[in-house]
Amino acid sequence: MSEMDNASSQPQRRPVITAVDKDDLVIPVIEFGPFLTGTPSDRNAVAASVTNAFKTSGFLYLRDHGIPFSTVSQVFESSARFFARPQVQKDSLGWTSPQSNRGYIKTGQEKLNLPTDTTDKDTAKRVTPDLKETMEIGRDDVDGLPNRWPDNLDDEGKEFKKVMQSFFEKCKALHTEVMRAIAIGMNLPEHYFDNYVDAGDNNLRLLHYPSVPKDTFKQNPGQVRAGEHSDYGSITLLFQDQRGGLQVRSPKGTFVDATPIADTVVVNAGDLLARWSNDIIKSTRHRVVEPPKTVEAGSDDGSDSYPARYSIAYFCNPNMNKFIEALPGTFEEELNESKKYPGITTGDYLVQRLTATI
Ligand SMILES: O=C(O)CCC(=O)C(=O)O
Ligand SMILES: [Fe+2]
Repeated sequence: MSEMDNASSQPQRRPVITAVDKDDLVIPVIEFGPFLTGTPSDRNAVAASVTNAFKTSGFLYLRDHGIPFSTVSQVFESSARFFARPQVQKDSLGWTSPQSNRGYIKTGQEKLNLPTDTTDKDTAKRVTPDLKETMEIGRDDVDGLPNRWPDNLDDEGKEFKKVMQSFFEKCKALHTEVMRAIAIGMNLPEHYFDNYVDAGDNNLRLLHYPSVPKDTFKQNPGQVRAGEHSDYGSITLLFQDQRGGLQVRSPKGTFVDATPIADTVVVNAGDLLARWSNDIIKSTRHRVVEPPKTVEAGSDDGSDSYPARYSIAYFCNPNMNKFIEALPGTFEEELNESKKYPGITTGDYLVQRLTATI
């Protein structure tokens, strides 16, 4: 990590630490506390740094983000216990449709960078499936779209539901705050996005990348843990363990390690936010590959397998029924063609995107 003083070029920004600085990809670590509890001038400074990161790399790490470390640890533990359940139990809670997007997805069911040709989809899933299983949790009060809770299985299932419901709300609140920072940074009223995101139409995805023989990657150079993709919604809050393997695409086209930093959350912009900002904000492609060859990551310890990796992605979206079109200030008012995309509702956009990967 290196110190980078942005103050000389942008007087309103604070000094920031960089998590990643390689091949023209710069990802800062930003202290979010001063935005949550600081003075108006603190808030403006943080908002400027956050928005600058979204406009350049599309990625940032937030520290002091208001979700306690103990809460995040509890969610990781609950997630690991869930994935350790017998396969039949997990299968009984299976994901059913893009409209619902709730439930368990087993290894091989989703491949994030599928070819668009449908005949190739199944072959690609069979040959190099994403080596992961996930549990998708949505807003808990939508008629006809129930979450697939394991609460009828046992007490641990009941506990899982409580832990995840509470975490869902904390992440929802952080989404609102980050959108306020973006509003300020884009010269919009601070609360501009509040009623675009208040429904909490978000998706909490628990991810488990099982332990895998190192040979799997040697034998098949195309093998990854999660294929290259961009996220779909407004922003993603990504909590990762210390295993490593997350990589972000640089402007040079290389993939650069986004090394885990304890007690931070990686935040990246999704495609719908990029579209909403008329491409001023970047939605950057990323993937998960075999862990980097460092002793700290526990991957070069002489064993034949890489350890399991767990992560938690909270995909934030505007409310499903909101119509998303270029934000004020991102296009020339008199020139309709300077809007790059037609408007679309969040719901239509997401169902389109999910249908393409499953
Ligand atoms: O597991 C990770 O670190 C990243 C997962 C991810 O990018 C996704 O599910 O969209
Ligand atoms: Fe992603």
